[in-house]
Amino acid sequence: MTKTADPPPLLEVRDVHKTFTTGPRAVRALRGVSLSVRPGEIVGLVGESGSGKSTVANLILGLEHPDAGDIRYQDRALPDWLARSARGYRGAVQAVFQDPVQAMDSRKTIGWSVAEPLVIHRVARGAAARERVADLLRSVHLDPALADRYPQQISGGQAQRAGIARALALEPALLVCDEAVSALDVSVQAQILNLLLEIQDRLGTAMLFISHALPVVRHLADSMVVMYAGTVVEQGPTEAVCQAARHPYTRLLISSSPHPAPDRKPGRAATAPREQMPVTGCRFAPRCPLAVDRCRAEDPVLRQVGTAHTTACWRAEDLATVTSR
Ligand SMILES: Nc1ncnc2c1ncn2[C@@H]1O[C@H](COP(=O)(O)OP(=O)(O)OP(=O)(O)O)[C@@H](O)[C@H]1O
Repeated sequence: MTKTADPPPLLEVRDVHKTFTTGPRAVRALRGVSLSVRPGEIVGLVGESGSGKSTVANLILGLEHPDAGDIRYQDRALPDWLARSARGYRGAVQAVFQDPVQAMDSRKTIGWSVAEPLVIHRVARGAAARERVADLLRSVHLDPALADRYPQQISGGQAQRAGIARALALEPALLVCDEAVSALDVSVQAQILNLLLEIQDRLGTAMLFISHALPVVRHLADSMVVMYAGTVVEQGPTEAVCQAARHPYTRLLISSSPHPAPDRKPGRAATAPREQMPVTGCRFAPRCPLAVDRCRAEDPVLRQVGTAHTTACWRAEDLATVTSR
């Protein structure tokens, strides 16, 4: 409705496919995934283990390449960015990973790790870099004195803050956060989530926030994308999806989530055995209480069920009569 008023997407993932082949085994990790992130928007990507979330992240970060489909940043294709201005792209799109200690060099100080992108991108060095590191550490509410410590000498929460400071060093427009709070205690998770919200507010940084935990995504994201077995099954504004989910899988994630604290891992408990995955029809059908013959025969396509809210379920209208929370 207000399409013309919306800013163009910063990032677009369009109908992306990815199969991993290891020996005789082929895993279709992504089967036509599309999503977009607008400037300053936090998009949550949620789904259980193995649904393909990290593959989406790795494709966006240029660590893997799609078999088909496009990834576009500022309306320019990713291969073009990587061929002509890889540095510009890597500065603009930064990552925050699950294990910040592993993401940093254990032989180098926190200050060195936070400064590294500045030095590589020739933004600052020497005293200027040290000053910028102190500012960055302050901006994530860390004492600048921590710059002299090593990753293994600080707490998990402090390390993740340092990881975020490092990711912010080049003033990215987009942060790809892959399970960025999953390894942290619940109270620390909440602090990091609030820090990310503060960063969005203060710097206007957009984020693709990946998590298997729906409550975490709900706390943070403006809009959310629900993935199941390599496909997007539902997407839309976060509260519209959470309050009126139209896909039984989204309903399952909501009902198996603790409320409101993001401390359990419902996705992991709900993982489907691979051998049960059907080849045709809806991949969720074997687990779906509402599945009918059509679900087993025909792939559901994403269709609109509300303003900017889409779902890929043949039974979406029947679910509309049952409220979620
Ligand atoms: N490099 C790879 N080689 C082979 N298979 C892979 C590779 N990367 C991912 N896969 C497979 O692709 C599927 C999707 O994996 P992916 O890591 O993207 O899921 P995920 O939703 O991020 O799960 P998790 O939270 O457990 O990482 C899984 O079956 C996984 O085993």
